[in-house]
Amino acid sequence: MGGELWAATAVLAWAGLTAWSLRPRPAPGAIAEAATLVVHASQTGSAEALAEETATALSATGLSVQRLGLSQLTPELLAKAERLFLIAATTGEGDAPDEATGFLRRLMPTPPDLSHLQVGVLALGDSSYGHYCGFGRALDSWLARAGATALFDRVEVDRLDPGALAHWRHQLTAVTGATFARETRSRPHRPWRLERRAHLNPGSPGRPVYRLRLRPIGDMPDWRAGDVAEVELPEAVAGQPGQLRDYSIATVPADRAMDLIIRETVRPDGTPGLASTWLLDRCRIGETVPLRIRPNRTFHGPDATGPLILIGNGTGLGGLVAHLSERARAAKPGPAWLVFGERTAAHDALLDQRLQGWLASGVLTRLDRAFSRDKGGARYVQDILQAEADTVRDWVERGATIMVCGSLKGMAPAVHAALRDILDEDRLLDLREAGRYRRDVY
Ligand SMILES: Cc1cc2nc3c(=O)[nH]c(=O)nc-3n(C[C@H](O)[C@H](O)[C@H](O)COP(=O)(O)O)c2cc1C
Repeated sequence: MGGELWAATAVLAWAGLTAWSLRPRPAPGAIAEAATLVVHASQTGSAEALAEETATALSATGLSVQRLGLSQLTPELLAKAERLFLIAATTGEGDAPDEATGFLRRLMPTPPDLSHLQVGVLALGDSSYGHYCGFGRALDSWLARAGATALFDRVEVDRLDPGALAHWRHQLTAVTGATFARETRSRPHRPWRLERRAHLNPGSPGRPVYRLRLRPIGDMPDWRAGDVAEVELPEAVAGQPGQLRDYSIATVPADRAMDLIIRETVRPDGTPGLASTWLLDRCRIGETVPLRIRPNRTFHGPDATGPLILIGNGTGLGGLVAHLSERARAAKPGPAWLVFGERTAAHDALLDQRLQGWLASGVLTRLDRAFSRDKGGARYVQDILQAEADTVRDWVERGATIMVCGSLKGMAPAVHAALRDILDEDRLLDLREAGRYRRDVY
């Protein structure tokens, strides 16, 4: 963040602080219900975790705080609230997270009068994308158009930069007096031992994919299918402390191990990716990997008895098989259909043994794979969906949830377009809003 912006922010923070301290502070308990709203729009859980931290810290000051997802925000709640802290991630290419769909449809087009409301916005993003913090910025201008008063300048956070997050906490402290417990500043990483590393696609025309098996030192922590492992790179590898990399977790705690499916990456300048080089090459078996688990609610599965369509490609298979593993433990798992895409049947049928086992036991009802480099022409997951359009509609009619995991470029937009064709735009929006169309794409 540039010095100029810091300076501007400091002035605004001061203005905000002054405005705040001039307002009569009601005694705790006398505050109107949910005078303070802490609202998140999260795709992979970071914004939600920060909202939880924020709500906890504000509640501890005696404020009456309600934490909710953006789509649960109603004009009535906004009318009654005195202040709003909004924490919003950006996904896709400058898009709103899926959990914001209801808000986008109902409130975004016509801002209500919010001239009574004081607001603070935290925008999470990644500056390597074209539309940096696009959705947080859009919300910020929506609030301004609605007449809301900014308590401080919007705080933008690039790849969860600890300095920018400290700035957000500092602003909150300045305007509310909230304090942040040390442990909430950064949930600690725990050491996990690298137990095994298996090359999953020898001979593939694509870059190597590995399955890493990790075990915690100490107790097995709890997590759910869909959650994310944040690996902290050693300073010696990353050149600076606190560099994190996210990976979908491919197992559930009942598997007694954490598997991550990781592909060797190459940076745009042709040099190997830091994290994948470390995890796939340098880190020796038996060494420890600092890791913490981030709950990723938007990619948790539906009730295990409901039908499930899993769609993905490449390492996205990791995020999908965790759901099958979770269902394998359910008393009566509902039908599950996996549609998976890779390059060649001979070398890229990743985790085939496991998938065949689940087919045999009935955890997986149906498996369709599309290979793009096999003889007979390129075939992709969207082609399977189109060819099976009636089946897709039938599963959705019977209540199926659709979960997509894998490439943001290519696969996710093509799958989205195919589903829109098959189900129509409105139906797909309804599913997205109802949590029956969930995506974890990267
Ligand atoms: C698939 C994907 C697309 C993203 N697109 C953007 C983007 O267009 N602009 C941006 O600033 N950040 C983008 N990001 C970065 C996220 O906003 C950032 O990682 C944020 O911390 C995620 O918060 P969440 O875990 O609450 O979803 C993207 C991240 C992912 C995984």
